[in-house]
Parts: sequence; structure tokens; C-alpha cells
Amino acid sequence: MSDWCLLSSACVPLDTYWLKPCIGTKSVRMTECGADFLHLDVMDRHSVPNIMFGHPMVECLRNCVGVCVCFLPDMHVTVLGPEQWVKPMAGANQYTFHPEATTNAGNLIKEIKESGMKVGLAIKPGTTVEELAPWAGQINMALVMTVEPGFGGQKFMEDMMPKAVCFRSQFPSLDIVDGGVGPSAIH
Ligand SMILES: O=C(CO)[C@@H](O)[C@H](O)COP(=O)(O)O
Repeated sequence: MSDWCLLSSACVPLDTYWLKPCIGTKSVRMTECGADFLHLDVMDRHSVPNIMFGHPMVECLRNCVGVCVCFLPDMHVTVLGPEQWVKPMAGANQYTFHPEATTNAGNLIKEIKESGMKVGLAIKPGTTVEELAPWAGQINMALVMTVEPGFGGQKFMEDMMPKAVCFRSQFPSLDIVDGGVGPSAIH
């Protein structure tokens, strides 16, 4: 038997040591610059072709950010079976899911509220306002996606604006757009 071995050090980016210098510091900076809350994209590769954040991140971020600023994360959950992550994410401020990903949006809204979180409903570019409207009276945020979910840095889809305008006129406190919002999109 040979007498050597390789030593591999685990780098789990889910403790404050790893998070604080990157996401933690950036989150604090965004809040100091005027962001009202943090929007954390949760992706599972099945619902969108990307993987991002998991529920342990809520706790870790709270530990490294919460001491400095008011920690109000909105978890934008773009996964198959969004029901399964409600309890693990119960420390977040808001749980935003896609009605396209569940067969029982009404029940999920109830579960999220019972877990002490606000409710957001997000619609992909291909989903109509009509699919979200029936829930408008029960939610805190309607997220009209202005990019296809999955990646940051995409171009703002101007043709989604009629949906936002429609929500703003019917439910003045609700609509918000997500994706590609930068100086060129704000006019
Ligand atoms: O939910 C998503 C993408 O799936 C969005 O939240 C984007 O992550 C927004 O990124 P930017 O367009 O602002 O870079």
C-alpha cells in the first residue's frame, strides 16, 4: 500500500467566512444605496437552466448582514415544487413563487403566510396577467418578469410593460418588474 494521500479542503460557501466579503458586503452596500429589500434568486436547474442559492443562504446572510442592516430578503423561488422550501425559508421576509410551478397556488399562499412570510407571485414573460390576477387580493407583491428567468444581466423586455401598467392601474400597491432594470430601462 502506498503511503501518500491527497488532502482536499471543503469550500462550502455557506458560512459567514465565505459570504461576508462577497454577498454580505454587497448586500449591505445595496441597502445603504437605497435598496428597500434584497431579492435572492433561488434556482434548481429544473425550472430554469441554472442553479443559485439554497435555503441555508437565508440563515447565513442573516448572520452576516442582519447585524448591520435591516435584513429583508425576498426569496424568488424558481424551482419545481416550490411548496417544499416554504418551511426551510421561513426566516425570510417574503417568499415569491411562480403559479406556473404549482398545482395549488391558493394552498401555497396560505402556507407561506402561516410561516410568517409575505407572499410574492411572479410571472414569466409567457404568462398572462389573467393567471395572476385571481390571487392579487391575497399577495404582497406581483413580480412581472422582464427577462426570461434563469440569468442576470439580460436585456429588459420592454414589451412586458403593458402587464406592469395593467397591474399598477388595478392594484396600485402591487406591481414590480424584475430583470434587466438599469439606467436605459428607466425612463
Ligand atoms: O429572477 C431573475 C432571473 O431569473 C432576475 O431576478 C434576475 O436575476 C435579475 O438580474 P438583472 O437583470 O437585474 O441582472
